[in-house]
Amino acid sequence: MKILKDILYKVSLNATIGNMDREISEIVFDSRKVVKDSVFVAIPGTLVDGHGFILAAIEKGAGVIVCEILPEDLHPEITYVQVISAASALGVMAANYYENPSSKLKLVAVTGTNGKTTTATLLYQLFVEMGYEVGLLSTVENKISDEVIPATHTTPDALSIQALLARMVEAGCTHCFMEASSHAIVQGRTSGVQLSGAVFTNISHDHLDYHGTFDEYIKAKKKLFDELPKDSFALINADDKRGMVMLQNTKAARQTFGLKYPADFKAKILTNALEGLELDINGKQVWFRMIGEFNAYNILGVLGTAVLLGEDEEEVLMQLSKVQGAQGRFDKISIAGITAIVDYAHTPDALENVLKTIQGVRSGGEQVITVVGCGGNRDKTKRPIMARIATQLSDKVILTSDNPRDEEPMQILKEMESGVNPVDFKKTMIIEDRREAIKTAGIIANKGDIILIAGKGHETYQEIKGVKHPFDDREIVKELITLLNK
Ligand SMILES: CC(=O)N[C@H]1[C@@H](OP(=O)(O)OP(=O)(O)OC[C@H]2O[C@@H](n3ccc(=O)[nH]c3=O)[C@H](O)[C@@H]2O)O[C@H](CO)[C@@H](O)[C@@H]1O[C@H](C)C(=O)N[C@@H](C)C(=O)N[C@H](CCC(=O)O)C(=O)O
Ligand SMILES: Nc1ncnc2c1ncn2[C@@H]1O[C@H](COP(=O)(O)OP(=O)(O)OP(=O)(O)O)[C@@H](O)[C@H]1O
Ligand SMILES: N[C@H](CCC[C@H](N)C(=O)O)C(=O)O
Ligand SMILES: [Mg+2]
Repeated sequence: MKILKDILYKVSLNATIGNMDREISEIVFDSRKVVKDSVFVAIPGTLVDGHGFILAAIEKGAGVIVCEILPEDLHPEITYVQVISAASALGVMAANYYENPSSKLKLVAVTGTNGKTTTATLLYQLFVEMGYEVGLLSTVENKISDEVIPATHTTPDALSIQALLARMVEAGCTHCFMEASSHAIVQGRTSGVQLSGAVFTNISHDHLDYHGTFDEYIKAKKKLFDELPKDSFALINADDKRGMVMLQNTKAARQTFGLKYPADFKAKILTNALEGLELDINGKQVWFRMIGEFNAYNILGVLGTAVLLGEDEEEVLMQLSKVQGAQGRFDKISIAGITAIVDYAHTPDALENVLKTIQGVRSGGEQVITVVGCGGNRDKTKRPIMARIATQLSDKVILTSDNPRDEEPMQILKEMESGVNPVDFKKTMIIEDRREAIKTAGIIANKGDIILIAGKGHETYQEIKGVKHPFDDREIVKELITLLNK
């Protein structure tokens, strides 16, 4: 059992009513999960306001209510804690409840539109290679050393973050690398973590449905850097137009990486091939398994982070050249002379980068066939842009479904099609069923051709109207190309 006033340490309080020395069992922010003597934190959400569930929480046995607005009718046996921001309070309370696990290991957060999973996973793999026990919080999976804990979000909720960090500390982890999504930063999911550093990969078009404007999206990312402590580092991509903005108000040590502009961690691309990347870093020539210029940036972010955490650059480069990166990112599957590439590119910038990389490494006469869709219940404005990019940079394009969620799949596809230039209509097909779309790409491909299957990467489901149907691009591509027996 914990004492309420201890878990409120460092929480910005407005008012308290009732016994602050009472024992509490758990902290919850969903009334449906309330247990006896728990603390219910009422959070104003995106869909509903948690304040509307205060009574339900009390009826289920909550002993303490943490809220921004006090209810009119107060129960004499309940303790009420009024805070400025319930979401931020949740993070700080969770950190206190789990005895501040992030102060017991080196925790680095990675933010940016693209490259978070890749960077965090490379860091995890690198530090494992270097002999450490490491934790990872990522879109693909959460890890405590070798143990895999399935991920539901890119960044877990504030309570889960602290619970996972506590388990990492218990398992002897000395480092943890985590993704910080813009949703998570705005929602205060990261508010209780003590960071040793943060990395900014890049920012481009995404999530405007949630943030409203690009400026708000930039502000969300910047908040992570604004809140870094003095003894940490802020490592940013100097070649990204918004990189320096991230550093404007930070107290952390400012560090940069890049390929073009002057930077603390710099590289030159010597070879960019389907086999990997050869980089010149401080006069050392090193091969890496990752492909494409964008991965040169990810590698530099990883190198910079490791060096800033006190690792030796030579050793880092040696170990980094061995690692593979995250699954579902530029996964090559070669079957019967056709190269299929499964990639999680689900933003305009990522799609453009991957297609430009493919164009850059192709040997000549082969066709590039792209299969791509856009998610439902997500930023609609990226749909026509992604379809235009796909058609401009491919020989044939099949527009298809990618987690339509609650939307009509054909409506999403029409919105995508509206971005295609009329001259590109003849190379564009619409096939709503993703399995059929991949199959068709297999049928029209000839030996030597490259098929890019974009948007889902590691995902193992297709979400349609609230149901997640098993679906894995990598499995389907293997099945179908074998079936076609080319
Ligand atoms: C839009 C969004 O991000 N919503 C997230 C947010 O939920 P919310 O606060 O909006 O929830 P809400 O339904 O409005 O409810 C408000 C409050 O009332 C409570 N409630 C609700 C019902 C009830 O009966 N009782 C009750 O107490 C809820 O627990 C909540 O505390 O906080 C929840 C807990 O952390 C998240 O699970 C939820 O993620 C939803 C499911 C989601 O799909 N999020 C995606 C968009 C997301 O976060 N994606 C990013 C990655 C994006 C990227 O960078 O690519 C991620 O980090 O995964
Ligand atoms: N540094 C980068 N710059 C631009 N594009 C990138 C970069 N790294 C990866 N990509 C592209 O973006 C896709 C997604 O990469 P990754 O999963 O690492 O990003 P993410 O930021 O974790 O995405 P999410 O927001 O969904 O968690 C990759 O499959 C690749 O196509
Ligand atoms: N983290 C991203 C993932 C998008 C992946 C794509 N397959 C989709 O479902 O839109 C999001 O939640 O917007
Ligand atoms: Mg990710």
